[in-house]
Amino acid sequence: TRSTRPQRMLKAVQKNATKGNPQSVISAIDYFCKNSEWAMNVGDEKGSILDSVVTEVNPSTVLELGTYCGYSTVRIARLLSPGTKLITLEFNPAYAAVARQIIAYAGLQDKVTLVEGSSGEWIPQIKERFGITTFDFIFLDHWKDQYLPDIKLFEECGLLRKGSVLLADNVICPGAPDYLEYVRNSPRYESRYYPAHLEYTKLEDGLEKSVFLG
Ligand SMILES: Cc1ncnc2c1ncn2[C@@H]1O[C@H](/C=C/CNC(=O)c2cc(-c3ccc(F)cc3)cc(O)c2O)[C@@H](O)[C@H]1O
Ligand SMILES: [Mg+2]
Repeated sequence: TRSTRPQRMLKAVQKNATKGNPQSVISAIDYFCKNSEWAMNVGDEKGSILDSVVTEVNPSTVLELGTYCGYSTVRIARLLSPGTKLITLEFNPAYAAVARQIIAYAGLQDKVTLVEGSSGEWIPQIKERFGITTFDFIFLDHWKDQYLPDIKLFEECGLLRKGSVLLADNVICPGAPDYLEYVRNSPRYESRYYPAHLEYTKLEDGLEKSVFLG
């Protein structure tokens, strides 16, 4: 049967990137998406903003919602301090399988815990299963209608502390209007929009950074 787009993306990484070199994996995926097939990775423009926020926060505890093929997982993991691991949640086993291979090709498997399952099911278990009290940094890039229920779940589960940073992709395209309204109007968050473009296109999109105020 015909291969899937994530499988073709993995082949492009294995062909064009250097094993153990995260930057070459990032570049190979961006090249594939610009020249062969568009895919919903955060991309190079928004990815640079992601990099700058991760570097600024220098987090000890990190969560990503929506691994997909692992592009942003690699972008984040390559910037973490030695000994720091990130947890990434992905409920599609086929995507998770590709992501594991892309993360391993980048040599970052020891910095990543990929959990196969849904955020709604796993967020309430994180404290006990991973011994984490709160997250310093959370990247939201899963189904856009899940952003709002999941941020409320973080609050209910006590997973945020004063200063926790949440960064959400696609707040314009495809859009997460209910999430935006919540973080921009809640007195418990300080929010800022980073304008950019939808990955690999000229369409408007951007990232919303929200700091939990406690
Ligand atoms: C509750 C739960 N738990 C665990 N994993 C979960 C989960 N909900 C979804 N996932 C996983 O995360 C990824 C899903 C990502 C959804 N992202 C987008 O839909 C997206 C779309 C575009 C886009 C923009 C313009 C267009 F014309 C077409 C598409 C751009 C993007 O950047 C996107 O992120 C995918 O791997 C899915 O299995
Ligand atoms: Mg996205």
